[in-house]
Amino acid sequence: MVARIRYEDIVKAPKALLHDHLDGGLRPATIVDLAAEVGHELPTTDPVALGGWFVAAADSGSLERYLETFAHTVAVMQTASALRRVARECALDLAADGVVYAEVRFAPEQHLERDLTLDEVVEAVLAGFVEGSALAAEAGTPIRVGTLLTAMRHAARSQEIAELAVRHRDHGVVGFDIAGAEAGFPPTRHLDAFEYLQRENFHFTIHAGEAFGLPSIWQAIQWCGADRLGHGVRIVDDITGGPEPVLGRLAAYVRDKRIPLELCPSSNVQTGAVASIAEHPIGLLRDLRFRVTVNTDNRLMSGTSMSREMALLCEAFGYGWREVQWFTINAMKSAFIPFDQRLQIIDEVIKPAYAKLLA
Ligand SMILES: O=c1[nH]cnc2c1ncn2[C@H]1C[C@H](O)[C@@H](CO)O1
Ligand SMILES: [Zn+2]
Repeated sequence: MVARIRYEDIVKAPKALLHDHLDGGLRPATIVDLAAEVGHELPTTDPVALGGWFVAAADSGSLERYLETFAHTVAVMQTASALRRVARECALDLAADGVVYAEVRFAPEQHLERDLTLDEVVEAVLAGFVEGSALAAEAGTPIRVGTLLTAMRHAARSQEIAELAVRHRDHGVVGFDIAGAEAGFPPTRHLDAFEYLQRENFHFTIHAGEAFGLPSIWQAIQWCGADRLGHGVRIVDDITGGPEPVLGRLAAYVRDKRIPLELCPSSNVQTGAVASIAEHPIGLLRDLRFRVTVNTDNRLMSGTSMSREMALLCEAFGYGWREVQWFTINAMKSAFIPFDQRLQIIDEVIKPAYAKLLA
């Protein structure tokens, strides 16, 4: 057991985040403002109560019911100015929490209810991230934000979204993803999109192994060619526990190939994928040296932050700075930006800060 680390020190320590949804991280007060502008009815217009409502409603034990709460965030993200504001605030909030590198994802196809085109949606979000990052640097908390474009797995627009991502690859879009209800919507439905992205030498992650188990992970990796797994927590179903855990062929492949797992502890508890933080397989997966990363998934729906996720793990598993650094470097190594840029953040930002914390 290591000496407990203070929450405010976790906030100050540099962290890297690979799995965070733009439409799952709005400030409650912003939702209230934007809803008033467009006449969208909310469960409550008190920002504090609204924040509580999201956490309680998402705390449902089912991914499908958890996802229903996004109706209220997506509804207020239908204009260029709203998208830009939400992205700007997202960059600022992450930076204030000590996140130095973030990949934030959203599904452009969900923001076409007014009169925006897919390209305009992406341009508004990218502009918001640029603004937010500039303001964060001025505030002394620099952050780099990369964008992932998500296609919804129940819909049929993945090829179009993949092409959109490639079109914006030199302007801040660093990868592609699919999300939404997992059961009944295997990733192989979107094989054309994944094959296209591979031909374009582009990067992608796939939500897999969250609400559904090994077949989904196997398809994501062996059929679709995913670079990373969004969640991937159910890979433990292929590991026999006990004092000497035994890895099945798929688990061994994931570990051997160093395929990053974008684990999201609080989100998993809310959707019922895992019973509690203390029972989260992250402990086992870390002990077995999988390429584990720690993520927020949806800060609004989980009432969380990157620092809070780290703190919960420190509390539950007795982790200290060594483990927080390990998760952070794992995430940075697994980022979709070019290798030299990842290395620069590791060598110039992450390692020097943790060297001080570990001293
Ligand atoms: O954890 C998740 N699993 C599957 N889909 C998700 C998760 N979190 C958010 N989403 C969905 C709802 C959002 O509207 C969409 C794009 O961000 O992605
Ligand atoms: Zn997610």
